[in-house]
Amino acid sequence: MQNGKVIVVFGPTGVGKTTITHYLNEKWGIPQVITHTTRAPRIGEVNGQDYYFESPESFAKNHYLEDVTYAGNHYGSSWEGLERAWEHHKIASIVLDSVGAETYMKELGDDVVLLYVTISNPKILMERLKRRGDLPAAMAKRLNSADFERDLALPDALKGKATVIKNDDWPLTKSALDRLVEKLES
Ligand SMILES: Nc1ncnc2c1ncn2[C@@H]1O[C@H](COP(=O)(O)OP(=O)(O)OP(=O)(O)O)[C@@H](O)[C@H]1O
Ligand SMILES: Nc1nc2c(ncn2[C@@H]2O[C@H](COP(=O)(O)O)[C@@H](O)[C@H]2O)c(=O)[nH]1
Repeated sequence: MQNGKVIVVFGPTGVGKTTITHYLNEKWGIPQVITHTTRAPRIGEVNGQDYYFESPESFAKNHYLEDVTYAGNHYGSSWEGLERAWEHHKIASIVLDSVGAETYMKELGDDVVLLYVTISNPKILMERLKRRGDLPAAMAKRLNSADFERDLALPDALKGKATVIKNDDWPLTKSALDRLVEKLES
């Protein structure tokens, strides 16, 4: 099958990556690639829709394009997931950490559109996680992790290659996303 494009959305926890992929789907019909994880579902998350939720044993049986450990849990994405999304639309989106974003860049080259999401004041991230309903222990573990620190900055290897969106203000973010998709579709 012919490759399409994949918008790789990455950035620190709570910055709005998932919110962005939901918007891209609702406004533009862009399907999200569903990835696999061993973390427990959050309230409202649905297996097969938000993630494929796995046990450590079932996670290890899959074949991944890339996989990482983030704040103590395993995450991985597959070629099959990407191809399934491209069957529906020539552009797909996926939410990854910055290590995954670098791997996608190496594996897929020009088919990847890197979208780094950031925020002016990282202290607001904790408020967003609280409002999302994250449990205090899980939130503290995540915000104290080296993975969180790393994703607060765009990796040097991706500088100049990624579109950067500051998700401080949702209406402004939506406009920036619309401009990005209009450019990709033209
Ligand atoms: N611009 C914004 N202003 C205020 N709240 C926002 C904004 N964007 C997203 N949010 C809210 O912030 C919370 C975290 O958003 P989201 O789950 O999309 O983040 P994420 O980057 O996917 O996080 P994680 O990496 O932890 O999964 C959600 O409750 C979401 O509704
Ligand atoms: N490299 C990958 N990163 C992934 C994948 N699926 C999700 N993620 C990233 O992990 C963290 C934590 O996610 P959360 O849903 O528990 O908050 C976040 O940065 C995601 O972007 C994947 O398959 N590969």
